[in-house]
Amino acid sequence: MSAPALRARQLRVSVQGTPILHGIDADLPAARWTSVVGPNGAGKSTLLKALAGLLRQARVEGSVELLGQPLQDLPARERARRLAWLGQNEAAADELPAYDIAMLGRLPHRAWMAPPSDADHAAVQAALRTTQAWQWRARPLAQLSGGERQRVLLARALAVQAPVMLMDEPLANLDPPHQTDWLRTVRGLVGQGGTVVSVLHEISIALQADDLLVMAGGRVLHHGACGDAATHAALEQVFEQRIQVRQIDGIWMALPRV
Ligand SMILES: Nc1ncnc2c1ncn2[C@@H]1O[C@H](COP(=O)(O)OP(=O)(O)OP(=O)(O)O)[C@@H](O)[C@H]1O
Repeated sequence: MSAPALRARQLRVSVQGTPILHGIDADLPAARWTSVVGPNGAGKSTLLKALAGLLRQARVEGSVELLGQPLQDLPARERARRLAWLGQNEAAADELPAYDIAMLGRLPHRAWMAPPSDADHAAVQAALRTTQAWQWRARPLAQLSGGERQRVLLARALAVQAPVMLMDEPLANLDPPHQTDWLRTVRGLVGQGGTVVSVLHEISIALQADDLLVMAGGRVLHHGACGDAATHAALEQVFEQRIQVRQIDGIWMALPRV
């Protein structure tokens, strides 16, 4: 297995005295897609934010390494080049046109006050086309539907062209064809050597990843390949045997146990 893109050691997070993550050790391998799954409140979003260094109001102990370097040693700009972020229900400047929103993803690459370069415009166009948001590039974010907005925010993250991409519930509001497109995009990124970590509630999509990190109660319950029987057992356990993992047409799926 390749060296980890992200390494967490004894990661503990508490907010206002309440412990949320209880000493997480995890190596998230490079050039692979890892899905983080678990019940509501398991600590998935908190883990993702801690890995991205985005927890400002929380007490964070332990260490995170990004591409072999301690996260806290990396200057903010360098961190932003290495790690792209798509948050859950993310606030954005709603009055800006979609194109300008996607261009925000290029900020880590641009000199202070410099206009966007040809490379910046090319990256933004490619990202908006990938998420099929190019046609609304002139429309303010506020005028877009939930799914259209999500595709613009995904384009902003893609435009960073970072080697590591963290996404919290990236499929929110996306219809099934665009969920499939997202899956293809992720596979493409990983095929080119990128690393993707996604928090997903759509377990059948999460099972298409390379690896699954199963969380419960602020701890990692299981971390293994998506095709492993032990991973499927951990999934069924963490969701109280209310789902069952089955293979249909060669694809692992989570079905409700009714
Ligand atoms: N700022 C905060 N203050 C207090 N408690 C918090 C805060 N943020 C998160 N928590 C608590 O930490 C726990 C983990 O939250 P987190 O958002 O990481 O869970 P999650 O697994 O992503 O959940 P979901 O699937 O519902 O999105 C939850 O019980 C939540 O209520």
